[in-house]
Amino acid sequence: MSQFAGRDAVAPAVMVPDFPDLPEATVSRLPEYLRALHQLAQLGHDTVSSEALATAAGVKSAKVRKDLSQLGSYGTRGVGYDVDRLVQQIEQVLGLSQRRNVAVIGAGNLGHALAGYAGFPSRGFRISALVDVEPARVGERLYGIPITHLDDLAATVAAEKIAIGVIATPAGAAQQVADRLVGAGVKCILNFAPCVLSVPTDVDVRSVDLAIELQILSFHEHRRTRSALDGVTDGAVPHPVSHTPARKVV
Ligand SMILES: NC(=O)c1ccc[n+]([C@@H]2O[C@H](COP(=O)([O-])OP(=O)(O)OC[C@H]3O[C@@H](n4cnc5c(N)ncnc54)[C@H](O)[C@@H]3O)[C@@H](O)[C@H]2O)c1
Repeated sequence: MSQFAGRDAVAPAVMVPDFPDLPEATVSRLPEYLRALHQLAQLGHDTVSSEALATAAGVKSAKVRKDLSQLGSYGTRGVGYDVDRLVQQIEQVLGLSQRRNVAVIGAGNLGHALAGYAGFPSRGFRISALVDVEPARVGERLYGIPITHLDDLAATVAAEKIAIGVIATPAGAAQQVADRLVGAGVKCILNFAPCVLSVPTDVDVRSVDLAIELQILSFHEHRRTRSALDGVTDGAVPHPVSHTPARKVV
C-alpha cells in the first residue's frame, strides 16, 4: 500500500456530471491537484490521503476534501482516494480528455519560449499556430509551427481549430489582438500583456502578470524585513514567519 494512504477510503463509483457547478476558486485548485496526482502516480502511488494530496498541492486538507466532494469523491477513513480515478474525474471536469489547440499571438521572446515548451502536450494543449505582424517573422517556422500574419487570424483559427488564444504582444497591441481573436470566434484568452482587456461576457480571459506576482512577493519580503527590524529595535526576538501555501500565478 502507498505511504500516501491515510484516513480516506476509495470512494464508491459516483457519476460526475460533465459540467458541475463549481466555484471559481475550486476550479482554480483542480489543476494543482491534477499536477500533484500525476507526480504521485509517477512515483507509483495508487492511493492518496487528503492530507498527502493537500501537502503535494500546497493547500489545506479540509479544502481538498471539500473540493473533491463537489466532484463526487468522498474520503472515508483507511485507504485514501484512488489516484487514477481522481485523475480521470478531474480531467473530465476540466475538459482535458480532448486536446485543445492554442494560437500564440506575438512570436517574440515569450512567444518563442511558449512555442518551445515541451510540457504542454502532456497536459492537453498543442500550440498549433503562431501569429505576428512583423514582416521578418511572418512566414518563418518555430519548432515546426508556421508564423502567420495577424490579418489571416480568422483563417488560421478556423484551419487549426483554435480553442485558446495566448496574447504575447506588447501591451499596446493586446486589445486589438483580443478583438481580432474574439472576431475569429475564440472564446478563451490567456493574456501575458500587462494590461486589462475588454471582451464580451461570453469570453473568458485569464491574465498572467509576472511583475504583479513579484510585487506581491515584494510586499511579503518588505513586511518580513520590517517585522525583523521592529523586533531588533524593541529588543525582542523577531516574529517567526508563518508558512503560507504557494499562491497560484494565474
Ligand atoms: N519575455 C518575458 O519574459 C515576459 C514576461 C512576462 C510578460 N511578458 C509580456 O509578454 C509580452 C511579450 O513580451 P516579449 O518579451 O515576448 O516581447 P517581444 O517584443 O519580444 O515580442 C512581441 C512580439 O509581438 C509582435 N507584435 C507586436 N504587435 C503585434 C500585433 N498587433 N499582432 C501580432 N503580433 C504583434 C512583435 O512583432 C513581436 O514579435 C509583453 O506584453 C510583455 O510585457 C513578457
